[in-house]
Amino acid sequence: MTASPLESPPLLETENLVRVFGTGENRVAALQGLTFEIHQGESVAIIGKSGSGKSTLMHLLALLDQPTSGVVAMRGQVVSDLKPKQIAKVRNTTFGFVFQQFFLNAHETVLENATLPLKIAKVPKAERHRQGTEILEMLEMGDKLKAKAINLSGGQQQRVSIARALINSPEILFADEPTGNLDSETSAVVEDILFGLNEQGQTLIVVTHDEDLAAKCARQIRIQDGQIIEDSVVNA
Ligand SMILES: Nc1ncnc2c1ncn2[C@@H]1O[C@H](COP(=O)(O)OP(=O)(O)OP(=O)(O)O)[C@@H](O)[C@H]1O
Repeated sequence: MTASPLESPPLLETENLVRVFGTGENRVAALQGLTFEIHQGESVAIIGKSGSGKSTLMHLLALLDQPTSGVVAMRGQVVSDLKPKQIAKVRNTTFGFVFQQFFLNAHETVLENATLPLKIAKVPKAERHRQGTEILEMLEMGDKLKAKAINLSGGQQQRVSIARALINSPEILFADEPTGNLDSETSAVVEDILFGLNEQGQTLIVVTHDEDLAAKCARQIRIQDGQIIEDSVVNA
């Protein structure tokens, strides 16, 4: 894709993105031609009812799946032009993920859980601990470094999963129903963390069916039956 010489290309862009599952009578056109751009520093809610195509879109944007047709590009680089190894590298260094179900290792410590991506990247232990402690302190989990994940509250577990998502300094933080398992008070704490990060420049893409959470994002992309029915900037 091309950008004007004066502008850097968007962080992420899609052109006529289509994803079809199955064939014959089992055929489902989950995404039916989506075109949009996401720029660095935005907070974007991808919102829609169950089955509208949100997760399918997130998987394509996060390079976890490939479109049936159409294009995903990162900073102007068409993703389908990359080799699988390059895609894996981009994914591991560019994205952080926060999910509704936390996905922590219950019997490992807070520090071990938060620094798992560094372990996978073969960062030495002392450096892992230094970086993990720094990020966990930022998220007010500094007094729980050695606690087992299983002994944490839901809000604390989500903060550990946010630490793990941030540990590689990702360009884009994807949050898929990040407060779906939390009570309203704890949700507010987690939202404050996510939007605080966005205010500091972190690009944030939130996938949700929660209108209140979506309204806290500066931009809402609303999906229905695999199509964008609204793309609006509300809080700018
Ligand atoms: N692997 C798959 N195989 C077949 N159909 C699929 C697959 N993944 C998704 N679909 C279908 O594609 C459509 C969109 O699903 P998707 O999971 O993207 O929706 P969603 O908006 O994320 O829903 P939810 O909020 O319930 O997670 C649905 O009709 C779904 O059944």
